[in-house]
Amino acid sequence: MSSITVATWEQLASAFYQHGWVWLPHFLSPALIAALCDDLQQQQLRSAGVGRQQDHLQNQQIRRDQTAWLDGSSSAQQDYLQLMQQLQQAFNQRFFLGLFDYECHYARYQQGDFYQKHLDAFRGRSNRVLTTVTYLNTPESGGELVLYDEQDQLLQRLPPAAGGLILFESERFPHEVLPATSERLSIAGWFRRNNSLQGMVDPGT
Ligand SMILES: O=C(O)CCC(=O)C(=O)O
Ligand SMILES: [Fe+2]
Repeated sequence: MSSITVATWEQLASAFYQHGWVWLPHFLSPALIAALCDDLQQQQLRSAGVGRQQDHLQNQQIRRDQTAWLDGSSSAQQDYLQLMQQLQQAFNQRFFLGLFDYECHYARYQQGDFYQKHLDAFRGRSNRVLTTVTYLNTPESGGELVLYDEQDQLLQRLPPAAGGLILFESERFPHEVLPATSERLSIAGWFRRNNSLQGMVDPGT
């Protein structure tokens, strides 16, 4: 089980406060990375959907990864979810974000797989507040995460690295995954806020 020091939460929170996003290498311990990789191999990954009403063919133009939701049914998943719960508490204490829920899925990008530029949440239409992505392996090349600002200017090009965490405000930063040149493994997740959405459909995956 990874244990995160108070200093790490402080570092994470202050960078996030300044920029709305933060990259933290070595967020996951090598032991947790290994356990999650083993766990991922047990999962039935499926082609990811985008929204709920689009058809599969259309989705394939937008994203090609395969995903499986974490449900806490293994100790690796429980450890991961517990870590994210700590993150939730740390952020709620500092920012009063009212985060109440976290959902996440494993994602596997194989050679040529990508995810076109998108936002994870649309203002007023989703309760996704914070996006997290942690990486479970370090591909030699390809599969970079590219982050843009609100004016669509390039902010950062991040090569995925095992154990790293990227955290960003879901509504603010368009981003894309460039084509993978070899297997790329990650966990993408979203903290949600309970802002009354009666009758509205969450546009998430
Ligand atoms: O894997 C990544 O780096 C980002 C994935 C992503 O943008 C998503 O699943 O919404
Ligand atoms: Fe995304």
